[in-house]
Amino acid sequence: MGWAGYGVTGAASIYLIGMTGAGKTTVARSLAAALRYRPVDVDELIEAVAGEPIPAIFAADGEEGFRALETEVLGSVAAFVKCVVATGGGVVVRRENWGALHAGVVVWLDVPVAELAGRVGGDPGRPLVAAAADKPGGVQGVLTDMLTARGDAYAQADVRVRAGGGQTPEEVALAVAEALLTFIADNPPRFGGKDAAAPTAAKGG
Ligand SMILES: Nc1ncnc2c1ncn2[C@@H]1O[C@H](COP(=O)(O)OP(=O)(O)OP(=O)(O)O)[C@@H](O)[C@H]1O
Ligand SMILES: O=C(O)C1=C[C@@H](O)[C@@H](O)[C@H](O)C1
Ligand SMILES: [Mg+2]
Repeated sequence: MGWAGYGVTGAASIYLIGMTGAGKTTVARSLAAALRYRPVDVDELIEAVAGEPIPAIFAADGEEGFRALETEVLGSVAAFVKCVVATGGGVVVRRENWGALHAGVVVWLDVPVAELAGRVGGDPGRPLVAAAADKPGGVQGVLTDMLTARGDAYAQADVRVRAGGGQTPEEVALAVAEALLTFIADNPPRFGGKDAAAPTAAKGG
């Protein structure tokens, strides 16, 4: 792609947030390759740290146990720069996670529920979706409730990218890169653009 190799965010990492199935993992790989950033997947790191897959963590420690691990892993990721970080769908619910997310620029991949349901319905690897089999509204009902509960949190992202409608992951990655360029042009002080405030020398005492 023509934009490969651009350091679009300076040193800052890019954090992809959004509903389960929105394509965070898939798009992070594509975007990282195109930008020559490092791809990082928080769910994969959690599984590596725990030594077991996510459904087993939920089964052993419940959602609370999983969330605690997620916060820990996310916090350690925040130390790194120039990464494209795919987060888990529920990372936005804990207020303390936002300190780590704001180490970089936060992008919401916003995909309609019907499309999400088609992608992740029946997937045993996503315990909250798998549990939908026993609920009256099924997968669409569970995802709709989830979006209602989390929508305000996703909306706190720096950048929102509508990522449904049959776009390929590569097309979504390009849309993210373009949206980032606009966001950074509009927010130069935060990302070291030409109008950024010069660092002030620390005053000795
Ligand atoms: N743009 C796309 N078009 C069609 N299918 C897609 C697209 N992006 C991802 N997918 C598919 O949807 C499924 C979910 O994608 P992915 O695992 O990247 O979602 P996620 O946001 O990381 O979900 P989670 O929060 O559960 O980790 C995968 O099977 C993936 O191949
Ligand atoms: O939406 C969610 O709460 C989740 C999404 C996945 O990425 C995993 O983090 C896990 O399955 C929970
Ligand atoms: Mg994922």
